[in-house]
Amino acid sequence: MVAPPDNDVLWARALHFKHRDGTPALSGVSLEVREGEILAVSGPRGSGKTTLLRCLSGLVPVQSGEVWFNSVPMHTMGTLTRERLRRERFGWIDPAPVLVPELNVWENTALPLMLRGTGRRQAKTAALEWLERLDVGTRARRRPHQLQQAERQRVCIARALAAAPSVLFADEPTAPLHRSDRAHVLRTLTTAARSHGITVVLATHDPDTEALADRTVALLDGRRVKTVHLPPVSGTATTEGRAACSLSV
Ligand SMILES: Nc1ncnc2c1ncn2[C@@H]1O[C@H](COP(=O)(O)OP(=O)(O)OP(=O)(O)O)[C@@H](O)[C@H]1O
Repeated sequence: MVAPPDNDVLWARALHFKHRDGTPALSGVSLEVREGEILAVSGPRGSGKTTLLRCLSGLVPVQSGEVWFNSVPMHTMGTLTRERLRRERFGWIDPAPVLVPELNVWENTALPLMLRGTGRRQAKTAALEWLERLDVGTRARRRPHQLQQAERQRVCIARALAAAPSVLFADEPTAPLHRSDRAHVLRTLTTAARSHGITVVLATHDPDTEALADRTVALLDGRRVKTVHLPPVSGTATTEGRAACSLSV
């Protein structure tokens, strides 16, 4: 086992993943994420973006290959150690908002901090600050069901940032937002991440989202590819309607 370079916060090698029903989701993906970097993972639906983020974040154990976080091997960790690492160092944003229905908005936002041992008052202050930045400060005392879907997603983003993770994994984080709101919310997320030194790994199939990242890693059918744009050639059955081909890297 060779340790990764020091300046990579995440370092993955030859990741393979198959779902329980045998569906292959990753076939030998390797990548590195530098400290403070905003990395977009792009690709069409079903290309393996979510599965890659789940493996990198320790949400699912690696079946084959290696994942290192700050030069510590995650692929050899037991479940409890991995869960503690995730709780203390990682944040996660799902493509649809997931909140605790019994808690109000600020309590939901403060929850990851309180689970880590931060006092209620300090956690509430941080939660309220981030809710303001995400333009949902006025909803702080409401329950999730009293909010619109797009507002609930803003709360999830505030919750992820309030906990000041080392790495934030965001899986299509602006999917439930109106198109006109997406750029603003994404800019808030990326600006906050940059100013707080949070590394971001962002799954997306939206070119506007990719444009806000420092670098993009493209996936297709569970493999890393580099997309080569070719002019469409009309009139042939095999090339009609295709503007790009992908080369494995
Ligand atoms: N729970 C599951 N059981 C079986 N196959 C799955 C499961 N989840 C995903 N898959 C399959 O694994 C492959 C990779 O899926 P994944 O969700 O990682 O891709 P994705 O790029 O994130 O797609 P999307 O943009 O639709 O979320 C796809 O073929 C998908 O159909």
